[in-house]
Amino acid sequence: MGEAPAFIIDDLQTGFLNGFDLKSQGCATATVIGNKAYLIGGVNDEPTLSLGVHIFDQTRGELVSPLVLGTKPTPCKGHSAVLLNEDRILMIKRGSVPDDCIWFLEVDTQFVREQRKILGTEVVAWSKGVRGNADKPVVISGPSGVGKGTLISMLMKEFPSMFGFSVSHTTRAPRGMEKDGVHYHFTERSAMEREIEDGKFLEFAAVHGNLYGTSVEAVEVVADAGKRCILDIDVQGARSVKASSLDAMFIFVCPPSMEELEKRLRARGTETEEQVQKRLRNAQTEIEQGKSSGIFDHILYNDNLEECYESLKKLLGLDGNITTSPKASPKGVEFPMDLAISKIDQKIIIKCGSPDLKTTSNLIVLDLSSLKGGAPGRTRGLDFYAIESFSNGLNGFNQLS
Ligand SMILES: Nc1nc2c(ncn2[C@@H]2O[C@H](COP(=O)(O)OP(=O)(O)O)[C@@H](O)[C@H]2O)c(=O)[nH]1
Ligand SMILES: Nc1ncnc2c1ncn2[C@@H]1O[C@H](COP(=O)(O)OP(=O)(O)O)[C@@H](O)[C@H]1O
Repeated sequence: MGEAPAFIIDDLQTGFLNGFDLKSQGCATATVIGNKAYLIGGVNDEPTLSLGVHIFDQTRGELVSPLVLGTKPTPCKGHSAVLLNEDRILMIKRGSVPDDCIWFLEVDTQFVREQRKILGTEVVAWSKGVRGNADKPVVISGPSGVGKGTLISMLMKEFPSMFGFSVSHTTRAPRGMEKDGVHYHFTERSAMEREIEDGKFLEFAAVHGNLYGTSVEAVEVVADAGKRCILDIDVQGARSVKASSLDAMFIFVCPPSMEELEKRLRARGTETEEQVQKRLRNAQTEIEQGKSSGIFDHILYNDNLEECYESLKKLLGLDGNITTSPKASPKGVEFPMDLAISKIDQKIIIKCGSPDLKTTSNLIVLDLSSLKGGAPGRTRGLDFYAIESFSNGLNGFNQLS
């Protein structure tokens, strides 16, 4: 809380254009929603400006610093802000690099409202905008020793360019062959708890006495690479993902019998007797929950490994003609410092170059009609089109490559 900087009061007094491409002074923008003005940027540490967020509550005459969740955009030389659906602000970075040009500041989306309730304070959340869509992630659960890791390794080996593994965080110690950052991010409990509080995790759970969790970033980097993400998580984690905004496919792997599960766990030889006992005790409950909770779309029985693997491939649509190259991961657009912006329905028209709209220059159309996802992850489904020259009118759309 604090006193509003002079320019904010000036802007509030002159009135805003209902949130659309609001006045910017220096490199700050202010977007009004109801009785609140959301101020982005304005902290001048030349040559770039950090993108801090403040809220000016007009009714109370107070300036509030909200809790800002999500990965924050890096500082930039300037930006434009456009209000969308009264719940998020589109930010276009000026002078940006192609994959870092569009961001969304969510101010009243479902995620933000939930977090506001949980945290009991004013909350906003950043979400980076990216082009294109990712295939549905695949969540694989099942008791310890059932063969999840084996099945996932087979899939990644046969289709290396198609699938990517979500590398979880865990507080358990690494096993002999496990590498940090590849099998897990091995971490201290206090560090992981801090990151959970900072909203960096999609889900987390205590399993067999240790903390495990999927960071938002672990899933997003796989999708950014144009690959389908595979998550190996327990039933509690699967339940949390099911309740989240992540649209995923859920598969539960069952052992043929408890005796066989015990045999596999012991044959693996990675746990102490005490740990094996704990995993076996938990297995019964996990199997019951896996079969009856309504979380899972498919149940696989891992009796014969090859047969189970074939069934898994079938579920993933990998039993026909398959193209194994990853989807191109489309880049954004590089915006210059000079921009003029207007909005028509779900399209943002961005004029790059001279601010004088009568001259010939490049127009870019940012189509927002197919947005998906959002905080705490990326906002996907952005589409850009270029119009070569303003003199061509709006008929000459060329899709950017
Ligand atoms: N909720 C959740 N569970 C996880 C995560 N990563 C791994 N697990 C689960 O934690 C349990 C123990 O995993 P691990 O220690 O590797 O032992 P393993 O299952 O015997 O190979 C398994 O049920 C995993 O599916 C995660 O990020 N979140
Ligand atoms: N269908 C199967 N038949 C026999 N052994 C199996 C089968 N599937 C996996 N295994 C073995 O069982 C052990 C546990 O498998 P793993 O993939 O580590 O399980 P999880 O990741 O579910 O804990 C490993 O030694 C693995 O080689």
